[in-house]
Order: sequence, then C-alpha cells, then structure tokens
Amino acid sequence: MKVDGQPRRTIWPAESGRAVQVIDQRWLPHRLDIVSLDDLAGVVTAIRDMWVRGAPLIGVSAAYGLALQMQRDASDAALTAAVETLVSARPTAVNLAWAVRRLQRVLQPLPPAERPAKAWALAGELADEDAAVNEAIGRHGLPLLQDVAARRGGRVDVLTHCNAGWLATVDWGTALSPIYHAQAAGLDVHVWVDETRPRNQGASLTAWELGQQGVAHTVIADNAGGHLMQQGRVDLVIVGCDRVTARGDVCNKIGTYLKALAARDNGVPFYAAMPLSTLDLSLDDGLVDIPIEERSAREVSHLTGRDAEGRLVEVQLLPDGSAAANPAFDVTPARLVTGLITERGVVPTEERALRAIAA
Ligand SMILES: CSC[C@H]1O[C@H](OP(=O)(O)O)[C@H](O)[C@@H]1O
Repeated sequence: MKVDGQPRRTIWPAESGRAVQVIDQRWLPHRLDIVSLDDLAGVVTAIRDMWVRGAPLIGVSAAYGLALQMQRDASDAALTAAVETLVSARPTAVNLAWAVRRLQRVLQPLPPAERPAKAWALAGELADEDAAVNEAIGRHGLPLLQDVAARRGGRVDVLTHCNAGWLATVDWGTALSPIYHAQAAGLDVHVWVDETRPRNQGASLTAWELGQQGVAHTVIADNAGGHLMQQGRVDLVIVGCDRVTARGDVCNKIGTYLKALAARDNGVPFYAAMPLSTLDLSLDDGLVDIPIEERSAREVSHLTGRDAEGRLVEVQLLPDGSAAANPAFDVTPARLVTGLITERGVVPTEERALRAIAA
C-alpha cells in the first residue's frame, strides 16, 4: 500500500539477488527503517524479534531466509536444518511452517545445484501470491461493509484488533483489505483501532498505515471496545488470524477472544479475515491443539515511544520486582465467529464448509 503517497510492500528482493529488504516494523510509526537481510540467521532474528511480523509476512520472510541459505549451502543437510531453524522462530502462526515446507517439497527432489535459483524464484512467487490473495480477501469482504453502509447512509464503523493490515502481509493486509476496498468504493468507513497491548501493533502499526492511506480511524484502549459495542458504535469486528482449525477455532493476537465475547453479547458480527494458508486442517480443538507463543515479560513491563525531543526511548511501567506474563495469542472458539473472509469467499465456521473451500 502507500507510504508518503508511494506504493510500497513490506518485503522485496534486493537488486543483487543475494539479500532481501524489509521494513523493520519495531520503530514504526516514528521511524521507517529499511533493513537488508542477507543470510538465514538474519531472517530468523528478524522473525523472532518481530522486525517483521504478521502470519503471512513471516511466512514469506522465512521463504526468503531459506532461499538465502540455499545460496550458501544447498546440501540436503543444510536444507533440512534451515527448515527446522525457521519453523522454530515463532510457533503459533501456521503460515511460517506452511511456507517453508512448501518450498522444501519442491527443493528436496532437485539436485543441490538447482536449488538456489529455484528457491529464490519460489520466494518471489509466494510474495506475489500473498498480495493477490489479500486483495481478493478485500473484494470478498467488501459486501459486508456495503450492507452496513446501505443501512447507515454510507457510513460504517469497523473495530479491529492488532495489525492485520498490509504491514502484516506482503501487501493489502487481511482484516484491513476490506476496509481499503471500502474506501476505494467511496464508503464513509471509520476504524476503531485497538491499541493491542503489550506490543501495541494497533496503536503503532494499524494507526500508521490507515493514516498513510487516509482512512479515518480512532485509536482506543483495548478495554474500550466492549463499551463502544454496548453503545452501538461498532457495526462489525474484523480481525486477522494466525491459525484456524478445521472446526473454525480462530487463533489471533491476545485479546481477540475478549472482543469476540463482547461482540456476541452485543449482537455485533465478528469476522476473521483468513488466507487459506492460515487454515490448519490437521487441528480440531484450537484451545488444545494450537501452540501459544509466550513472549518476554519485558514486552509487558516496558514500553518504547518518542520523547519530546523526538528520541525513541524505553520506559519501565511496572514496579521493580513485579512479575509479568505475556501470552502472545488466544483462541476464539468457532461458536463466537460469524464467518471467515477468505480469498475464495466468506465461509461459516463449519468443518464441511472449510474443507470444501480449501479443496
Ligand atoms: C494477517 S496476520 C496478522 C496477525 O499477526 C499478528 O501477530 P504478530 O504481530 O505477533 O505477528 C496478529 O495476531 C495479527 O492478527
């Protein structure tokens, strides 16, 4: 999408063909840092430490990490080791393993000498495919917003959690793609943006990208969403997802489940935008089967922001000695999800429908 009026992606191959360039999202919205990653270790660090984040984007980033490793060592042992190293970088988003194993299936039968060029081409294809998938998610999600706008004289208020915009993908985003399509269709769309403690992907990333695109938005404390729904100020909720099970349980950023409960209690439709690469048909009960990443307590106890002099500074929020827990995701049971917006259409959270649309 656009940055300062210019089209951008979150990740792109360096002209040398021996590095991949990414937006280092840790410093947004205050600094737009572009970094060049030229080896597997660099990509693993970028994924693990959330320079790049978002289920589809970490999948594509991992694909480039595997391709960079093939340029250095394309042996069977190196291929296997690189796959396992990448898959272990973050456990919850299925897209990471999905992308890496998709490349591995193509590379494994090839002679090592052919692997570097093929891996690099496949990573690029995956990036282009992701952008196309997300644009399609937006097209299929648009009618949901148009239906509301038709009843409200063109206005629609959407609440979203975390960042499932173009910064979480290669381009377009998932949950925000219908909003970008609604803007292009001339709807008066406004977005309630959950700050999304503790990493504040909403306050720092969603607010920034909506602002860059000129979409009206209001950042709110995570705890305000239910109150706004009680007041009738939220027409629908659209979130992203990191893994969806065969029965439609949705794993997403911590706090999503609480929004789904509030939405159900207030009769607000609750959708998850789901590229089919995020559907894990091997799992059934999300609460039992999906690994939930536990991240550093420092993400809860400390906060980074810009001071009056424009410097990025970290401050401590908690008393010395207070413990902090930091589960990074939660699981919303299928019964609380109105539907899943995919690149092939909107589907109910029913196993038969999910297996059919994924076939
Ligand atoms: C389109 S996937 C976005 C998804 O990924 C985020 O997690 P993280 O920022 O930790 O990678 C969050 O769960 C978003 O909904």
